Amino acid sequence: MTQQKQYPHHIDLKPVMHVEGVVRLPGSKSISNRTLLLAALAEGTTTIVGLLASDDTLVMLGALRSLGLAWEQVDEHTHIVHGGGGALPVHEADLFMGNAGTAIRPLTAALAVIGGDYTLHGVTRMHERPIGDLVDALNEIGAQIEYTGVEGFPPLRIRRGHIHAQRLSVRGNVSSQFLTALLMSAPLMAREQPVTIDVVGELISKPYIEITLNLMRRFGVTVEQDGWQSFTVQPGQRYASPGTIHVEGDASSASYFLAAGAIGGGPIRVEGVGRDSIQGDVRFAEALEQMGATITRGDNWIEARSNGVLKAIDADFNHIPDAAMTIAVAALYAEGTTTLRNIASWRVKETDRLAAMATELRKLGAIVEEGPDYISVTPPVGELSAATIDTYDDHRMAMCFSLASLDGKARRGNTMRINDPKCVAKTFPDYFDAFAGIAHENLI
Ligand SMILES: O=C(O)C1=C[C@@H](OP(=O)(O)O)[C@@H](O)[C@H](O)C1
Ligand SMILES: C=C(OP(=O)(O)O)C(=O)O
Repeated sequence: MTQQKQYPHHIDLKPVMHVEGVVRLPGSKSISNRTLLLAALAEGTTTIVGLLASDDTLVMLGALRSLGLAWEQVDEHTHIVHGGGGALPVHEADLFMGNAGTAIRPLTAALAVIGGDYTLHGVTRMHERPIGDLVDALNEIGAQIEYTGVEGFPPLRIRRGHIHAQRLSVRGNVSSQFLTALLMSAPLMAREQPVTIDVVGELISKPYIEITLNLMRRFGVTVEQDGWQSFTVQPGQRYASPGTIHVEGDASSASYFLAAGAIGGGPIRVEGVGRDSIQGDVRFAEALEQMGATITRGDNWIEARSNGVLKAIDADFNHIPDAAMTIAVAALYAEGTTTLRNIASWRVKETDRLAAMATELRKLGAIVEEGPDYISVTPPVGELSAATIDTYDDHRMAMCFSLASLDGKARRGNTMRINDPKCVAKTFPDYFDAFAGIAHENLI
């Protein structure tokens, strides 16, 4: 493959005949941004090792600094956060949140509960991503949050309210990040009485709630859980620094390399996540196994290799919505029609991912059916068409479509162009270097 860094507008990928190698993963976005906020809310100083360096963590770090919460980077891998013990030194701030859901949603709850005069805004797409369920839940318990643009969406203005929370409810079917945000702020509300959060309706993306609860526990707060329906925080619990937190490698980022191993030979080993990961997206490897790949797991690594032609699958991907995009592209190399179900949340992420995925897969010659909450992909007979893939300012569109340059067991990829590859900066700024590191041209 060639990587044309001098062309910021596109990258051309030649057919990749074989993939093999080891990839050290960047830090998990979900763990990084949660850890930063919890460390900032905690008492004491937290050392964070392996924080993700990307647009999404930069906006969180920038917001913490604007709020007067001190942190410093001491070397390439280590950050130190000086916790504010639940207080915010700066009472008025204008915060740019980029397109980071893991920054704007938890911060909205924390700022509304602690109180002050804050505005939160982001890129254009952030202003199209819903936040109404979270704002409703907070305003119902006395927060003062207003929309300064379109109702239900950022930008937001937060003023000091009078929080009286004992029981609050939030809808769970648009984004699990709303529940995550309320959970992380619940200890700040539960000063004298317990606080219970009820989930109204279905809760999507459940494994992300497990990440939230796991990290809260490490910062000294336990949450009583009644299934996925209600969550209670007993009073008097305060966040306290655990000392040091090691951030796992990003399991969603792992999906591209594991799929590459499953399609293009392998073995590919990703390092930084393993069988004990707290990230739900490690279950992506199970989907590859169902498609016929061979997966091996260690404490801190996962390895994938191909084992003949992949088989199509028909499965529910609600638990791994991000990594599921990688399956939609891997489906180009599977025999039969692959169907991904229960992924309506794709419509409200970095772009409308159901529409974007369908449009771009069709450019490669696939037959695609797109429904309100599902997509099915039938690969073309013979080679994939040469195509220019648009990425819609969505890092995952750029990363998962790089796989369409692979030579699978059944067919050869064609030279393809990926427009605006730099959008990977949201979670994986060096993605195309890492991909170049495992991609080998004709080895035969
Ligand atoms: O809490 C998190 O860290 C995330 C939750 C998921 O969002 P939804 O709950 O909106 O599906 C996921 O897509 C996102 O990338 C990260
Ligand atoms: C949906 C995603 O991001 P966010 O954390 O902004 O919701 C994603 O990374 O795929």
